[in-house]
Amino acid sequence: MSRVSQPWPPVAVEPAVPHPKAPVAGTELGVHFNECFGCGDEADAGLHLRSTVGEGQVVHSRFTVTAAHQGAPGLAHGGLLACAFDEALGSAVGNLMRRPAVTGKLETDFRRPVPVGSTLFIETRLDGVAGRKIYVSADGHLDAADGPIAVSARALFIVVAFDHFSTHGDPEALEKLAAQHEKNQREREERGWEINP
Ligand SMILES: CCCCCCCC/C=C\CCCCCCCC(=O)SCCNC(=O)CCNC(=O)[C@H](O)C(C)(C)COP(=O)(O)OP(=O)(O)OC[C@H]1O[C@@H](n2cnc3c(N)ncnc32)[C@H](O)[C@@H]1OP(=O)(O)O
Repeated sequence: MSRVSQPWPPVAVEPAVPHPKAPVAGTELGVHFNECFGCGDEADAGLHLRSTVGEGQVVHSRFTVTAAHQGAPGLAHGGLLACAFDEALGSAVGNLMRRPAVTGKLETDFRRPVPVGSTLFIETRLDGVAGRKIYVSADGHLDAADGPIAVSARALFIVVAFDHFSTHGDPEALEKLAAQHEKNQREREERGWEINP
């Protein structure tokens, strides 16, 4: 069976231009919501994914596979790997574009097994924008930033109004998320002062 996928992005796009206030290269992105399964500190069995802004329109994320993430014995569950990519791709969209967006479509190619104890180094890039549609893709390298690619993903995020989250989600949790976002911003600014007094 051929592994050749459809052209990407699948429609004509404009370049994805990061927001003028997007965090600069080298910035460690904080947890966006403590209870998030992808990155939250309070999600015990979660992925605890951590991300740093790279050069260009790139975000680097890391995630270590634990026994809580198994499908087959000793191997990461494929759906869980897809979750890690949803988080990494969403983090790149949210932090670089600074627009509220949700995953509309997520496609994954599983190329190598990912054992418990290994770390995936996920490199996400912004591929383009067409109206409310933001196209992103990522490669997950096994155990090193230049390790073999174990999983690749492509996704379409759709920009939504903020009331998407208050209408369909939990308004109280949304307040926590906003507070966390402000805390992250403050901490970054404080770190910025230390570097550039
Ligand atoms: C100041 C800001 C600061 C921000 C700072 C942020 C810091 C940190 C940030 C962030 C970290 C976040 C990390 C989290 C990562 C995880 C993310 C998730 O898991 S999200 C949960 C899973 N996804 C859902 O629950 C969506 C459920 N679906 C929906 O709600 C709707 O279907 C929605 C909103 C996606 C679209 O509905 P409609 O009614 O608004 O719009 P329609 O017209 O249907 O679609 C718009 C365009 O998109 C295309 N489209 C939509 N879905 C498509 C699909 N599946 N495939 C292809 N095209 C699709 C349509 O064909 C249309 O295209 P045409 O404009 O006509 O060209």
